[in-house]
Amino acid sequence: MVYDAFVLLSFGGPEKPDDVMPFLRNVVRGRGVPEERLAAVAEHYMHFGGVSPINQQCRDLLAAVDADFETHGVDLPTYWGNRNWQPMLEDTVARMRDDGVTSALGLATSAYGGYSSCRQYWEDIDRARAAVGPRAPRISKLRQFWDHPGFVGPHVDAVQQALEKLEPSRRAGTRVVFTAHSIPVSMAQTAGPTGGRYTAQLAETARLVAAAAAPDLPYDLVWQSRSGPPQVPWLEPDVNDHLAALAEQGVTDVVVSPIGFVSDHLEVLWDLDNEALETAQKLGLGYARAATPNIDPRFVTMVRHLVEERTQGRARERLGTLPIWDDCPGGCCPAPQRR
Ligand SMILES: CC1=C(CCC(=O)O)c2cc3nc(cc4[nH]c(cc5[nH]c(cc1n2)c(C)c5CCC(=O)O)c(CCC(=O)O)c4C)C(CCC(=O)O)=C3C
Ligand SMILES: [Fe+2]
Repeated sequence: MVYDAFVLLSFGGPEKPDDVMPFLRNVVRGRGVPEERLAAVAEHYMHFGGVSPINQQCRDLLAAVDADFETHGVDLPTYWGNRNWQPMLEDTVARMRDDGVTSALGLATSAYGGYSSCRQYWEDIDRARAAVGPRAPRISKLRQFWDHPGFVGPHVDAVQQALEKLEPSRRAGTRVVFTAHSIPVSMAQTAGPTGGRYTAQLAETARLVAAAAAPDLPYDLVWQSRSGPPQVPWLEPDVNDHLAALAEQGVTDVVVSPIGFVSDHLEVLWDLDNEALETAQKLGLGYARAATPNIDPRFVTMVRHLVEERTQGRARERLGTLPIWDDCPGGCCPAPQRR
């Protein structure tokens, strides 16, 4: 297969106060998220002036990828389109068509399988191509990268740097707490061709990061940023409840590492740096939050290496053992029931 472009696929976020509600309505269309939850989340965005950092983080990543392609002779123009906010993928795909692109490789800003993290990006591609019509370029999504050294490595260093911010004499009472976005339990059960892929991949990433960053410390994997109606079960425990349980058990300090994410976007800045920090302070726990990859050079190089797996047969680099594939098996990670 010959490819003639690269496209970054992301979530999108508001860039001014007036964007916040229309953005949120795009995110939750048809999903039965209660109005109260939307209002609360709108407040989180307003706390940052109505600007999510995620779009700028995408611009920064794309610029870094572009520069790295240039340095290493990867001759692909780069594009970026979002699921929920401008630049919307539909508009990007139209621009790609106008530029004469016929077949692109796409990288989603999520390392994992599951509906929200993987299948929904395939749906975004299908919807955008259908909107653009017959001459829309084909887009093939690059593989999940949960155990790639270019993703794991930056998380390892970040956990070590966070540990250095804590009081060394209290290391014996320190716990590493990995977090990822909670999803409905039913979505977790149907993630991947045989189910459970999102949680299994996160458990693998947590194991790999912990083993390299702090083999002497115990660690846990917990969940953050729950959405949805209260009667629908989502993955638990929530990070805040978990911190309370740890304090109860005599843990003195925590490093919180959001391995579920590739950049320090709003779910990290609000749900961890604000809410979880406040929880830790109330409990008297020492607290340090580890960074996400953002534009760590190893992460940028990973993007090129994933492209080269598809264009030059570069060998897959990986640290884990779970099954891996380029094109997701049809029918895996089905969409949840619409309301
Ligand atoms: C698995 C997963 C990821 C990680 C994979 C990936 O990155 O793709 C992720 C990322 C993100 N989630 C984000 C924001 C939101 N997610 C929401 C709602 C939801 N997330 C879900 C799952 C995930 N979400 C689900 C199952 C829902 C319920 C509604 C639905 O089924 O769609 C809502 C609605 C309000 C609420 O929180 O209730 C918001 C505002 C932002 C942007 C942050 C910024 O602006 O900087 C990012 C990167
Ligand atoms: Fe989300």
